[in-house]
Amino acid sequence: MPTEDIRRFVAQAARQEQFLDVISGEEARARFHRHLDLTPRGRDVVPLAAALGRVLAEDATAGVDVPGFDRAVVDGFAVRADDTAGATEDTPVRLRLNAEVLAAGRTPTIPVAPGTATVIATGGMMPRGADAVVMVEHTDTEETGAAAGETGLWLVVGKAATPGAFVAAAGSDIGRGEVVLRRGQLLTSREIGVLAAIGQAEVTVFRRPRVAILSTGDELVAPGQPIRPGLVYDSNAAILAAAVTELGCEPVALGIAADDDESLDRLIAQGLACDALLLSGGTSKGAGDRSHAMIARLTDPGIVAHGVALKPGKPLCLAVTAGKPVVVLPGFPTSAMFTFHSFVAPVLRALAGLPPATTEAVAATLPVRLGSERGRTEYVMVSLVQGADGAEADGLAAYPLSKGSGAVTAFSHADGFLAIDAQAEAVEAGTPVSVQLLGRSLAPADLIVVGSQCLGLNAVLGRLIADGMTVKALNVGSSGGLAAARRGECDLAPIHLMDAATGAYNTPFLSPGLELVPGYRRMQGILFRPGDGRFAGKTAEEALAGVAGQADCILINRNAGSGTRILTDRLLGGVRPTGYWTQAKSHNAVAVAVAQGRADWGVAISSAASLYGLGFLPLREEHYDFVLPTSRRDRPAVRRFIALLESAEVVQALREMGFSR
Ligand SMILES: Nc1nc2c(c(=O)[nH]1)N[C@H]1C(S)=C(S)[C@@H](COP(=O)(O)OP(=O)(O)OC[C@H]3O[C@@H](n4cnc5c(N)ncnc54)[C@H](O)[C@@H]3O)O[C@H]1N2
Ligand code: MOO
Repeated sequence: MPTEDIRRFVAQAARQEQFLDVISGEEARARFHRHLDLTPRGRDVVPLAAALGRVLAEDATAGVDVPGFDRAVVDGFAVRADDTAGATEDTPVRLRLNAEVLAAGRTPTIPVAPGTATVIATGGMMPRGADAVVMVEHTDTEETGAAAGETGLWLVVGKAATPGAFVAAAGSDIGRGEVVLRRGQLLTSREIGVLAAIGQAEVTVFRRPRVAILSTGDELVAPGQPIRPGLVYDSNAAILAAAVTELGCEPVALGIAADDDESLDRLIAQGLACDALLLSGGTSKGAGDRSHAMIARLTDPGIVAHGVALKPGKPLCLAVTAGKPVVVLPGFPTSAMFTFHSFVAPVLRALAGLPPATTEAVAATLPVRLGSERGRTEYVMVSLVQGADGAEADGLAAYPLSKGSGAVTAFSHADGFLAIDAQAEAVEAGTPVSVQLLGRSLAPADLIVVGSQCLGLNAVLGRLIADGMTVKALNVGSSGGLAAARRGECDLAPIHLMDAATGAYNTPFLSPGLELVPGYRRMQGILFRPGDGRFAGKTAEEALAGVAGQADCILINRNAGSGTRILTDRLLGGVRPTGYWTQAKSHNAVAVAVAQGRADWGVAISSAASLYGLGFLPLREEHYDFVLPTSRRDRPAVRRFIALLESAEVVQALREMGFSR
């Protein structure tokens, strides 16, 4: 790239910070709302069959009673309760049967006179005179000679009926004139059933606001297209389209903006024809820089806020033009989702006619220390697990899902989030916190697994889930899992910790109240690109001896404290090859670095090598076991897990993945 271009890029990036005039979230929201018309965008009349997910624009008032008549709720006989007084199996009462059968849908013609009864089916209309139904199970019939106009049939009633027994009164479900659903109600299958029951074939709903969604960034690739290193799949567009739909709006996908002004101009114009326009990414560079420039041209009033003192969400840009919201969300998926839910969703709800969302918070304890950046209110996604019995704050522990703003999984794994004050530098472990729930109900899982994750473990958990059990698995590494087990926060903590002094795995780390469920072994070895003569065809020892002095043979190391790092250090015995200080946090990260040529070798498990088509020189087996708080041993899901682990099917599946039992 010519120096001139680099100079221009650096200058442009420096300018970015300047146009960010960072304000508080409340101030940004207030400015945004000041210019918006937060009322629904018109109405549609739709057939009931097309009403799912729409928002009711008018109260629905019942024009009929439901049920519309007194009806029997069992198969049996319509009687006068008085006539059955004192009836028992030993002293039954005899009633003359009327010459009529009241199937559902029939209008009765013969009143039930004293001493008589009429056959009636479930759903049948109660005849005049009758005030109760006797179940067929409590009766018998007898036949005598029939007089004129009679059936000659007698009902023998073996049980007394109380007035109103097995009769549903007219209007007992819905009364005529009753408002059954209110304006602003989101229509689900349940509400649609109510509308059908009052005979409504059409419904007046709010017009669905059309929300245009545009992703910007040269690195974005639509899902389904081939990808190469350096590019990412466009996840924001899919997330936003789904989130917009969940809010009763209609997403209009504009795709990924190409980096020329003309097509960007066209797409933005297309977006402005909708009720709202959402862009994501590039509030600073490349095509995004152009999109910001285009948004900056909007008037009436145009941009109202660019930069909020929130994390995630700092580069959020809010604009309004002629009453239409135009928002540029940060590109990082967690930032985009977070700012969408806190700034955009309330506006879309209003445009869609939905009432403000109700939020629910629960008290929990933070099990680990959390550092925070001063100056911005920081929101941290957390996963909640039930702590040890008798623990404080409802016994919930809030595990931070600290994957950073760039993660796409934080939201889907999170139960809620907590806020850290802009002035705080950290929140200490053990601090009580309030967790804002993300809406989903907090169903306790049958099995809570906190620790190191592994493909083999996933396979076992998958079978448990297929058996109908619910599992919550948090990836916090071996040491984090061990600490969680000590605090009694999990059923199982998968760990692979090597004792540096003895080389023994896992057992040395147990403390009173904890036991070890033997897991499986994973072969660790040296990963390299196939065909690399420095490794191919050699033993691990030969390869290590060879690369030790080669400055251009780069190692990708593991993070301090990991079992693999301890193993690597033991192997190197004090030698510090190039790359020693570069640390990857997982087996996969080591494999990717080698596969993409950022490093030439690293130590990881064999399954990572096969996943990325790399060469592998075996070193030694690592033990991957499960720490179990003894108090949780008898929980059904724990027992099932242990049984599964020992089953031939799982042993076979693990072997196929390169693990041994
Ligand atoms: N020097 C500074 N750098 C950054 C700052 C800062 O204050 N100083 N702020 C950081 C913050 S905070 C955020 S958030 C990000 C936001 O950047 P942009 O909104 O300009 O977004 P991009 O640079 O385009 O992308 C960031 C990241 O997200 C990926 N991305 C973008 N769009 C999508 C999409 N549709 N689907 C999936 N992923 C997407 C993109 O590839 C980048 O990896 O900036 C920090 N930098
Ligand atoms: O929005 Mo950014 O997340 O603050 O990283």
